[in-house]
Amino acid sequence: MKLEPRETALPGADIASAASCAAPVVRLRGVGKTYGQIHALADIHLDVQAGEMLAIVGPSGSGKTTLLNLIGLLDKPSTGAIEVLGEPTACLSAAGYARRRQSSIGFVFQSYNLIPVLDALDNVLLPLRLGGRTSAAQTAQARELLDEVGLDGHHHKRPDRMSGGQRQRVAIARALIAKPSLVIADEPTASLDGGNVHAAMQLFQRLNRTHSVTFVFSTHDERALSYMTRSIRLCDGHVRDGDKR
Ligand SMILES: Nc1ncnc2c1ncn2[C@@H]1O[C@H](COP(=O)(O)OP(=O)(O)OP(=O)(O)O)[C@@H](O)[C@H]1O
Repeated sequence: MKLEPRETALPGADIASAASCAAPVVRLRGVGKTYGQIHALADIHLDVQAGEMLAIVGPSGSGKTTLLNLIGLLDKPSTGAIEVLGEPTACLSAAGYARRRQSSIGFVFQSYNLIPVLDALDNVLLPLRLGGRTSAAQTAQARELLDEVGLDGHHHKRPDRMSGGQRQRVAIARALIAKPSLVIADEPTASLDGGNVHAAMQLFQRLNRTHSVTFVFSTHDERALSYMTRSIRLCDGHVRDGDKR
């Protein structure tokens, strides 16, 4: 794995190194983001390699969510260049950004963003339904994913009948249904208690290996870091030294 300067490899980096010859899943060069007078991010250089589980850590207000939004093509940078799967994004229209997002990137939001009136299966199928009708094969795939994340027997439960950990698992299955190359998870352990933190991270790690999906997380949670292949630390919108746990 090619480490960028100012970053630190973590246990498990061997998994990512095997895939490091290919173009990065995401490449940022000199990326900055300003909101009016606020410089949320400045001069970010980052390659996310296929197979990585990368943590973005840093204090509140350091720019973690802003960086996730740029990596996930939810927002455009003010300066610098972003490539996704080797393709520059600078010239993409809003529709082009959305298409690239839908085809390549899955999201696990902190509040899970499940639709309350839909059961687990229909929540997982939602990203496919937004693009048209779903096939029997896709429904079977959604069922398999729900089983894989430990929700066999819960396919027809609505979110309000599930625990927080179960809701998160539905959100993880939904993030994977369109077979993305990259999944972005914002503070995935923030609402979980101790046992569930490790269960969730073990699940992410298993999916990272079995589905060959690259994960980028933002986290404040030290317990989650041992599952990562790498972390970068943000401070006032700049990448500082890697994590020195
Ligand atoms: N839409 C916005 N408009 C104006 N300022 C913003 C906006 N989004 C973020 N900021 C500012 O950019 C900086 C970085 O915010 P960001 O949310 O990325 O930090 P963070 O590290 O994710 O924080 P937290 O851990 O509290 O979620 C902060 O100063 C924040 O106030």
